[in-house]
Amino acid sequence: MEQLRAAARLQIVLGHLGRPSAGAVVAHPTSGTISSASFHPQQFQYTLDNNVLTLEQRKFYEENGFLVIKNLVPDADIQRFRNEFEKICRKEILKYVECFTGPNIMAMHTMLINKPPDSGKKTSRHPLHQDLHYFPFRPSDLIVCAWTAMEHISRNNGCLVVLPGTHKGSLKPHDYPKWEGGVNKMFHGIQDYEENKARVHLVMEKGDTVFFHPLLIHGSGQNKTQGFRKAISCHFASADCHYIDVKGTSQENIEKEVVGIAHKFFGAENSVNLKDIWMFRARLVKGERTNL
Ligand SMILES: O=C(O)CCC(=O)C(=O)O
Ligand SMILES: [Fe+2]
Repeated sequence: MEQLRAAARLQIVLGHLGRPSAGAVVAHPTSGTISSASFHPQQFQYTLDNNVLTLEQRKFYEENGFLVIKNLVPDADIQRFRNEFEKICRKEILKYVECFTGPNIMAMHTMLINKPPDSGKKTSRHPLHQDLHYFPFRPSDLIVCAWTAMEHISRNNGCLVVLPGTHKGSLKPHDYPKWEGGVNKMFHGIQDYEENKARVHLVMEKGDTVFFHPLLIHGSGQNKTQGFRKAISCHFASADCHYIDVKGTSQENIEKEVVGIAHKFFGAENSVNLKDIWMFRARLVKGERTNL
């Protein structure tokens, strides 16, 4: 954790160094008026040649380090985003989340799931799994997933499939499924579940939301349509949960994989563990950040 923060700090510090100072400039941010002398293309250092910016805009950015583009996002989009944002602020969904987590609520993991049309190799399936496999925090009963359909979702475009009652069991070992067509990175599945246990396919309409326990065994089927099937999911946990060390447990394999990715993409040091990564990602959405 400290290393991640230190690396971020270092980047910020380095970002301020090593570039020549532009000196004092009297500039108007939106008109592009600059007070400096002429530029030659070979002097461009901070902008790239790709025909999007006008010469004036490039010059302005080169000189001042910022550039305002008027009306870049259309009014209608801004209005939509504002409405959504205000809905989030009204915490409409959280009143349900609180029924499972209690009043101190952390958003641990948020996704817009864009399930692609199947390539014909059945790789758009999500193997049966328990989400707790990915989480180094407990108790599991204070964690819940909210999964919202963004369109009509049925067996045709790969709806969720759940094994009712399995939340009463324990966390099972997970690994990559042995699928012939290939597997998706980090999509681990349960290796030995009862094949003949009843499955329920959750057919949902746009806006329907299912809340489910992190031990509930679930997955999703092939997307047999040409469209990208969309859903929003967020895993919430009580801020009163605590982190656990997954070393020596069945979760060790996912820790290794996640830490490996953090190392590759962010250069995080080997001493970073699954807990550090979750602590960094977690966001308080209601109440107090007591633990997580
Ligand atoms: O939306 C899906 O296909 C299932 C997603 C899921 O179970 C997960 O991301 O853990
Ligand atoms: Fe899941």
